Amino acid sequence: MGGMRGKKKQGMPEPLDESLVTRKRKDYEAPAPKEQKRRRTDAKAKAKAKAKAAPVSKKAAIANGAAKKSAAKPVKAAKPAKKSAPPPVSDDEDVFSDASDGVDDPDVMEDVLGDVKVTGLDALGSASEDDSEIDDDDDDFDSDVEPTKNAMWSDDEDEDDAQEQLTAANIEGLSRKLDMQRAIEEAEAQAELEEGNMQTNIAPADRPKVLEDEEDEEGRKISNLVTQDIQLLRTRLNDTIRVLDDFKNLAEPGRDRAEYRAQLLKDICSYYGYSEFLADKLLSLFPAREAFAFFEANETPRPIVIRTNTLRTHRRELAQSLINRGVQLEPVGKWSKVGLQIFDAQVPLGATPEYLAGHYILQAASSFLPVMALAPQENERVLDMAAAPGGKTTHLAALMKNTGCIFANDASKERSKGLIGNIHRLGVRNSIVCNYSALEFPKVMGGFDRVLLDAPCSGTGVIAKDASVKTNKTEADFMKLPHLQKQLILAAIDSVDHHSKTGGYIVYSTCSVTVEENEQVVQYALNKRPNVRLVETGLTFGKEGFTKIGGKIFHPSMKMTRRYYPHTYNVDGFFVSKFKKIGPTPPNAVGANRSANGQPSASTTGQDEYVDKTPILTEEEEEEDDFGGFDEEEDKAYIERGQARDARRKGKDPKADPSKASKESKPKEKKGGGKEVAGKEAKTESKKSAEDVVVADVKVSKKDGKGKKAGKTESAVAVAEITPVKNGTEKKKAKAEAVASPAKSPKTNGADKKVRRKSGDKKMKA
Ligand SMILES: C[S@@+](CC[C@H](N)C(=O)[O-])C[C@H]1O[C@@H](n2cnc3c(N)ncnc32)[C@H](O)[C@@H]1O
Repeated sequence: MGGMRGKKKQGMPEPLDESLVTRKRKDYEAPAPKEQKRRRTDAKAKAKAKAKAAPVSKKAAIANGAAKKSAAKPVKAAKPAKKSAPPPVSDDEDVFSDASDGVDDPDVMEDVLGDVKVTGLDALGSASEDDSEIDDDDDDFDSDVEPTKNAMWSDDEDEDDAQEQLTAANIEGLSRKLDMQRAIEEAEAQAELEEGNMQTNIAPADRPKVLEDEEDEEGRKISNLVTQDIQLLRTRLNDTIRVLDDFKNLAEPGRDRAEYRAQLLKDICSYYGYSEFLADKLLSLFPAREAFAFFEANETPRPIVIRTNTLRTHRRELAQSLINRGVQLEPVGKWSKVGLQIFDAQVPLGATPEYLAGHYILQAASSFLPVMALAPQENERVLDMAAAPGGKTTHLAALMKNTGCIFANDASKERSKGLIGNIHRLGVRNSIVCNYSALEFPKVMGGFDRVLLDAPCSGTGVIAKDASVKTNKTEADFMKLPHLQKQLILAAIDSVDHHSKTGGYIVYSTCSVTVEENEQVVQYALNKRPNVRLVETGLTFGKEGFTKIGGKIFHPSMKMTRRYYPHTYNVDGFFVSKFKKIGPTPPNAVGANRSANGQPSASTTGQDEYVDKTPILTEEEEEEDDFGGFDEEEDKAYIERGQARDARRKGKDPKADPSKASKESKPKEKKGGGKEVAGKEAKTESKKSAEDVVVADVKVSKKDGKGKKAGKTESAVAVAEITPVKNGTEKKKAKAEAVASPAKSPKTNGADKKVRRKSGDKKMKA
């Protein structure tokens, strides 16, 4: 792959700085037309000459993003002493031979190579770390600090060991990198100093003239000159931003802000190639200068990052193996214990023995974040609603140490193949892949401890990967997508068990930065589901979600959501929010795709409702489970019969326990007064047995089933929970009858839900 890209460290909360917006576009430089411009260009040129004198290419400088702040900081050069040791030849293959499931997915390979076309739907994501991975100490997280070797490996690794493990090859690479960075930083700092000096003394005559006097067809007095001279365009962009920054002093008399903004919008569209619609939407998110930085950052690729698969290896070992193959890398930042940022590689990262053996996955750094926020615990039941190609599913599995059970769902059969491939390659054993529209949850299954909804989105956070987003997203997309996202988020909430002892959380994330797909969706969920509230994501960096923007006001707790931008953290644009479910979903709440009375809900008729009309539950209703509820009474009888049979199998007399014996022989009174179970008792013992075991299993796994042993029988258990139900038509019928007669059956809601849950297993794939 070669080519050092994205050398700037990821995830660091770096303040917006001038260098980001004055940075020159890489492939051109022409004299600016004005006196002042010439002076500025001169200053830059000088700096550039300096930088050239150092062993640095301009391209590298741009890729690096050159944090000027760190220029003043001492850069710790690599130890020259270790330089000469030849890199060990790759004889590691043996190490991996036992682990290789060898499933290699072409989609994933594409992603790996970093130049992949990633659609808005595909933020190859994943990877998270457990709670402990989240570094509580904000101060520690400083991307401006040049990483020293001491800081290279985080807490889970022995730092001394790690230093020793660093091969000379990597040290050389890092050393070169540090030299280059220092040169770039010095040059840019100097340029900036000169430019700053120049700008402090602006005479009225220096007010940039960026607007025309004639009106365009829309009555705006902006320049319609579609210049072919890209440098001219850039100069005007810079000037317009300067004016907007200091409007009082720099605006031409009689001009208003809106005119300058319109000019800026037009120039952004011409310069970066966006549709006016999208550019306007994105421009509205930031002050002008920051918007410029955002658009600029979308022109350079983000660093290549891999996530160590801790189910197969440790990060230090993986790093060593890759270093031995000539890969230059570094930990992605203190915020992650599993990420490695790749600076240079002589081998295709999607085809190394380590890759094939599932020791890592190529994954954008920001894709770690939703999983870290969800923080799944061992032995939990987790739903990944939109899982393909599985970056986040496999990360979830790693955090759960292959225990518990993950239902990895995706609506796309085609993309699910990649998901299955990754699950195999990375050695995930606690996951079941399903192929539903997530809107069908929780009908398919509910009662999860945690749900991740990494929603399909417009991909405005990953424009650097997929430039087609600049022009192919229309107004209709920004109506359809949020509509789908709103339905999905309700389904996610309704699929969670608010009684979960360890969880009860939902994470909603997108790789988009628009308000429509993020805060508005979250607000919709808050409005429609009074039984959830936003909680802290636990992520140590990220900008707060908007509580107010463009005339829209959101709940103050929206501050707890997190936004990530390419220009602030050098990661893909992302949004992460975390909810805690605190009570059952009201029985008559508008569902994800239906209203309480079964009619299409307002949301499916295209009419968004922001007002929550759902009543608060009474205490009695609170006792009802929201979904996936269990009929305690009925299940108790099944369990007891199962236990009695079990006792008989072991040669014990169940009647020795009179309570069990009597209950077993007694037909169960159905809540609605019927005797469905009694009728069923006429069926064969074997059939009953299968059903009973299933019900008992479900019961146990929901209430007590968190203690299953790591990585042993989780998948099998999960399948057993759902598969035999296919045969339980009688039972379903009985329950359906109970549902159909609500008057007779005060707890029909739970029964209904249970039936719905059980009926939805047909698409499950182990
Ligand atoms: C952003 S991608 C998910 C990336 C994935 N979480 C990962 O980390 O690898 C969104 C996914 O949503 C899926 N999708 C779209 N509509 C869906 C729906 N109604 N139900 C379930 N999945 C859906 C798409 O097929 C796509 O794979």
